[in-house]
Amino acid sequence: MSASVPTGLAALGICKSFAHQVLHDIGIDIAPGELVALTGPSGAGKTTFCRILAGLERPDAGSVALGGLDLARVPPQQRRVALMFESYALYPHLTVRGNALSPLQAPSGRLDPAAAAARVDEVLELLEIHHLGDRLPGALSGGQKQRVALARTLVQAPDLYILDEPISHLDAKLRHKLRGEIRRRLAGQQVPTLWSTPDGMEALSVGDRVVVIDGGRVEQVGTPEDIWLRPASTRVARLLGDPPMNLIEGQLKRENGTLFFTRRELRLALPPALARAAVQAGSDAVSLGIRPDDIAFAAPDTTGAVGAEVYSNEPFGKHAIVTLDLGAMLAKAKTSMAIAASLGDGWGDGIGRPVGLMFPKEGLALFDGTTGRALPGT
Ligand SMILES: Nc1ncnc2c1ncn2[C@@H]1O[C@H](COP(=O)(O)OP(=O)(O)OP(=O)(O)O)[C@@H](O)[C@H]1O
Repeated sequence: MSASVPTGLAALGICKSFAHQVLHDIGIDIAPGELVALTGPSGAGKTTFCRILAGLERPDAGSVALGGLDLARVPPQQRRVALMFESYALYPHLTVRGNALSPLQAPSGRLDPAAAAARVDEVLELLEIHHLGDRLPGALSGGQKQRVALARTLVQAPDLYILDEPISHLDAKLRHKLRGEIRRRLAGQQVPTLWSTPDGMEALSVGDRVVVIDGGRVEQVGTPEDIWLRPASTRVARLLGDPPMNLIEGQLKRENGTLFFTRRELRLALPPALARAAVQAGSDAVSLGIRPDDIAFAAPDTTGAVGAEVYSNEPFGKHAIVTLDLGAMLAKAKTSMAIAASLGDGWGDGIGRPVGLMFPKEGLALFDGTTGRALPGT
């Protein structure tokens, strides 16, 4: 276990196979009071990792220690881990209140009835399901059931919280509110928390640190800012942002001392720092990453503008997400890219209209065309 967090969670070298290997050497430390968000696409291995921490699956290799204690021989019910199941696993014969009270009536977490009732009231209020206290799970919506499962987890005072997709079935407004409320509640306790979510932006918004996994391997560990500003691979870049970073495959070419990113007629001179890093990395085949909101519109015939056609336009009030067809330019590549920008007055929906795109000089990212890893120094 890591010497830096002797009292938190330390998972080291976790491997697990079912029909095929789903976790490859996963290591995660979480300090007391720290919230680590685990994110990755569906099937990345998040739930399997959560289940291993809780003792519901046995790893093929690796170790899990909590508060300095190796958990290998500690059965799930003695681990002092509060796990919120992705599948909810509510007791169908108990009411909402009964489900939320259940861990406080179990031998491992028993509280006196008045203290237990007060804690359940507080958590049911927080999750806006207090008025449903007498209902059975069968009479609840999916989002309400999810909040009961969350309540049953948050009432506990464990040594580790594991929240597996705790708010994925709630509407956007409630998700936004509860992200803040749950984070605030957990911050008041000196307990490590793992929050698993397939939503990369949710991970950035709740995590003190974020661990991105894909295909059962750790792609990147860092602060939300690190991960947003410097995604370590195209797999991380694709997971973050709505819409995510545009990725264009192309070649690097040097002409008259300047390094250009090229794809057919598209030629972008790379800023010096990016060019230096690209030369050092020695890759010619690369993917260029451009965040949607770094791209600006211009008249189609503007010098230096890249020609495109508006494919679709989704207005969101202050801004719009515009998908552009760069088919003629990029030929066999993905022929559309989404950029977030306002088309301005007088465009209507703009569909089919030609536009010019000004690509930025700053904020570009370069990834190796074969491995998808960010070029070092970019
Ligand atoms: N008990 C099992 N038997 C066989 N394969 C399994 C088992 N549990 C998980 N898997 C497989 O392991 C892989 C990882 O699954 P896991 O549920 O951990 O992913 P996840 O990242 O949590 O996905 P999601 O976001 O969709 O819940 C998947 O390919 C899944 O089919």
